[in-house]
Amino acid sequence: MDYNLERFRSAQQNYYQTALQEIKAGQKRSHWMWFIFPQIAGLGYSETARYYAIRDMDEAKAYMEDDMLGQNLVEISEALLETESSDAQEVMGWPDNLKLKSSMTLFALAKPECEVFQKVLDKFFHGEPDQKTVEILHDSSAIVYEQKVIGKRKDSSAMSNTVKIRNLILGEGIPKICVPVMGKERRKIACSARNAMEQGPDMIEWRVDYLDNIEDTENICDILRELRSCLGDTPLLATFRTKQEGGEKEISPEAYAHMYHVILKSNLADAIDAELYFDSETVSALIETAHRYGKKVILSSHDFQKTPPREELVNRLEKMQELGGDIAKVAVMPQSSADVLMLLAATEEARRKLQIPVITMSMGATGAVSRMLGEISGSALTFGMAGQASAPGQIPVEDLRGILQKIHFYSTK
Ligand SMILES: O=C1C[C@@](O)(C(=O)O)C[C@@H](O)[C@@H]1O
Repeated sequence: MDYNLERFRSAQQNYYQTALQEIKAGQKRSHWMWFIFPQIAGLGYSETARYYAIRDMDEAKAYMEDDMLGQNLVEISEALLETESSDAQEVMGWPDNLKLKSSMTLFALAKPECEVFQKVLDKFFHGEPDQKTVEILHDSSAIVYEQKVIGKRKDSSAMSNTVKIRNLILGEGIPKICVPVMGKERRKIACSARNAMEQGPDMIEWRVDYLDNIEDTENICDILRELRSCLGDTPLLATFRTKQEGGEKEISPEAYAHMYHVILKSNLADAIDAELYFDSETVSALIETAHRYGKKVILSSHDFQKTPPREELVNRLEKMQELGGDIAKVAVMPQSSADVLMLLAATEEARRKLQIPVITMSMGATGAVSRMLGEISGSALTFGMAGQASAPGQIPVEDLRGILQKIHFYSTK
């Protein structure tokens, strides 16, 4: 079987020595993770991650049999055993600490007689393997997994366009109602959440970008704990909407990644919103991390000025699915009623073409009707307000619920 190991050999010719020197100096500094510590297919969604993914156990074995690749992996893994720090995040950075764990798990299983890989797991991860890698390898081959996880999305007949978050099923029946809660500080957020919960929403969105100090990660965890106890089993979506897409604050890719990592690690939110057009490496890594934590990702795109053409809207939603999003969302601003109808038509088309749930809305008063028509257009969820709106055109939850129920009643009679 030809596994095209040449892709690793040529990349390593240019980067291996740099990588080794960085590890010897105690810290990874540049970008080479994919082809120096490859991982099994099904974990990474970026183009680069997919290109360098190892297809199955046989490819991992062939990798180890290759003189150059096998020796380099052993050598750099041995260098890891020499680092002073045994904190994987300190040495590799995030999310490469997670990738190191999956790579070492893969090669420890592919070549158990080579003890260095297990030793790296012992030193950095208390000897624990990466569970996702083990699961993937337990299937007869990684290809089967790829077909199950990614490929099946291409086979629309095999999928039902639904996603389950806690006990909520998105993508069937009456569109679900999500209520955003906002506030600059903890007390205001908790108050806003209690108020929202009185309306019996299907989901709560915490708009993290409204928070005064997003660097204070302890505060973020305290707020999440408070929200969790207020929400009971209602799913919690955490969203940082960037200024470019209509949110409250600008944020660097590093801070965005760090904030979401804190949220995912806390295990208190059920899903995160990541913007399709934010830094692509950061977003791919976030999707991967969220999935490792068993959380869902809504990939989103917002245009507060206009409504792009139908084809572009559908393409955007398709791209979100391709990147590994669990749910695809676009919010756009209409300049006319025709724009609203176009958004609805694009939603209907995407709903047919995609294998994940789609959420769309046309904002402002002109677009308000789009927030009620999800059952017809195929939009799985709609944002309703309880008090303060987080975007123009949102309808109070009480009204929204009544309208959604009536539409359901008369369209399924
Ligand atoms: O993405 C969205 C949709 C939204 O912008 C709306 O138009 O309802 C409201 C936001 O809070 C949410 O994150």
